[in-house]
Amino acid sequence: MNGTLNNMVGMICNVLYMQLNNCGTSCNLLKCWKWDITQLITRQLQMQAKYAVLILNRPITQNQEFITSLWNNALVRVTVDGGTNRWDKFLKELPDSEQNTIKLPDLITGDFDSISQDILQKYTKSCKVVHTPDQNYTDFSKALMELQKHCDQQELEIEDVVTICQSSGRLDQILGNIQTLFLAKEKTLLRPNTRLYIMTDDAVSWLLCPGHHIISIPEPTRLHKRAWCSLVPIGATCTNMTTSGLKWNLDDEPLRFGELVSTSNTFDGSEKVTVKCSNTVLWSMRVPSLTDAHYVRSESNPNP
Ligand SMILES: Nc1ncnc2c1ncn2[C@@H]1O[C@H](COP(=O)(O)OP(=O)(O)OP(=O)(O)O)[C@@H](O)[C@H]1O
Ligand SMILES: Cc1ncc(C[n+]2csc(CCO)c2C)c(N)n1
Repeated sequence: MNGTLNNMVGMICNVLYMQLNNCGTSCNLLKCWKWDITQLITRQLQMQAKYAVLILNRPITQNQEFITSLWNNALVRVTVDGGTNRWDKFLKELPDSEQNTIKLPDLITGDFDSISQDILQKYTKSCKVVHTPDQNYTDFSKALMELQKHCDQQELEIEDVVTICQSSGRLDQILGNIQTLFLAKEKTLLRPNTRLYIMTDDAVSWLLCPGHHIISIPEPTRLHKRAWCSLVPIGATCTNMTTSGLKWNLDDEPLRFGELVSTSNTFDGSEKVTVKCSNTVLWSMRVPSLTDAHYVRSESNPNP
């Protein structure tokens, strides 16, 4: 009896889920997500987007104009521990005339084992500083918790969180950052519908949960000769994956370390990639315009 009741409740929940999330395409039975990062990488569109930007402790290597525009157009700006030193260095390398057009961080967090005392003092005067000493979570994870608190206090609704963090130096930290992507979902560090991205030099990564995903491929990515993308089953086998829009597609196949992991994949020229997956996987793709010196300018003025 209990089993039947549970099944019925499950069916009703699924129907509600479908109605809430049906994206009007082929995904009638699975939760469907549409991903389009164009707003986040195009200066004019950034002004309409509701996002937060987080700077972690790695060199900031993207195009200066891109980073300053992403920063100034954000609803919330956060630097995390040693990320504050990196931000200060980035600012000092800007032309003098630009330095005072850059907004201050809204929030500085961390256990403060990496930020220099000078920088901490400099920003404490004008920014909200939150010390997060807990040694069971990384400063990135704790920064997301503080970001959500800040948004709740200020009644700010953010749809996307863009984390700037080059993948270099320490493999454990890189894996720790992926763990934070999982924690953000599983422990709801952020609101369930908030999208969380990690932006490395010229690539963007995020988690695809079990379900159906439609990923818009930005034009600079599609047109790039050495475009790449990857689908990596982190932590657990993805027992079934089906894709379209890739050079090497999967057809209801398992992805597992020791068997098949889709690295160095690329696109077939389609505007969208679709992914149907039974388990969470890490999606990454090259976005060459993040480091391209001309992209942001040519976006705002087609005839520079
Ligand atoms: N080598 C690295 N590769 C990738 N991410 C990094 C690396 N170093 C630091 N980070 C990220 O920057 C965040 C802030 O770094 P922080 O300045 O606190 O350095 P840390 O003390 O080594 O990091 P944590 O305190 O989180 O262990 C970290 O939580 C992590 O997410
Ligand atoms: C099982 C286990 N492994 C490692 C750490 C250490 N650690 C993990 S996150 C973090 C914070 C760094 O700012 C530290 C020190 C722990 N606590 N528990």
